[in-house]
Amino acid sequence: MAEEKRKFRVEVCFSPDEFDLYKQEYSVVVAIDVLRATTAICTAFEHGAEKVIPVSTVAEALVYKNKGYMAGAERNGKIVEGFEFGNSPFSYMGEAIKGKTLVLTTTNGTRAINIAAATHKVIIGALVNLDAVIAYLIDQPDDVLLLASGWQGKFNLEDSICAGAITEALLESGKYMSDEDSTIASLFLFKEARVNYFGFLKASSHRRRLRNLNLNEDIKYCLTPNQTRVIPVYKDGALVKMEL
Ligand SMILES: O=C(O)[C@H](CS(=O)(=O)O)OP(=O)(O)O
Repeated sequence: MAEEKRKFRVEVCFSPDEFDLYKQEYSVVVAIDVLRATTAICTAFEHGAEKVIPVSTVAEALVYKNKGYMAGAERNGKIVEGFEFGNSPFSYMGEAIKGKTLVLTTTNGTRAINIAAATHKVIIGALVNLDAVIAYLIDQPDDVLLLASGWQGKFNLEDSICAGAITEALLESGKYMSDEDSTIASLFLFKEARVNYFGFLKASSHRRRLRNLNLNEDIKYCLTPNQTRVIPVYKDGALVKMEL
């Protein structure tokens, strides 16, 4: 009798601060920061960036900047003084980006990427590359942890919804299973939000924070799914475009 194939596991971790609790059980991590780091990173690759080096501190970004790298730094939604750009996906479009190695530090997203990349294979997920990430994970199934970047260690809605969207498709593929509460919760949130992410997230803390900084256009862009097929992957200290 043919041996039944095992199903792979998918689980959601709601904050990088909880990563240690989950990491033993998974081989691949999808780092998600819809507002706005992972959206900006996908956008940079869509516009021809060669590499993105995610660094956790402004001091590290400054070292690269002083060496002549294009470096972006953002804290609490604002561009850090001394840098020309921060976290807006609109800064990562156009000719200036083509062929460049960029350096980026952000409040939540680059921190989550670096925490996971210290021990795991990391790919970058956002709503803008949602279907590409789903297709990759279905094609190359593995035990996968969806890591929400959250906000300063706390839960956030938009990353959890994105994780729910990925989870639903993976479970429907028949190749994955999950009976974890975090996964079920993200699925519930996604099912509520899917008809109108923008409306659903109206009251969210992150959206409110960015709206107060007049970043409504950024929010709309970040919440518009499937604008690229690019999947950035962490390799030797930098994110590069995955060759499929
Ligand atoms: O600029 C962003 O989108 C956020 C800043 S904050 O957390 O809303 O203050 O940073 P990110 O690392 O992209 O979550």
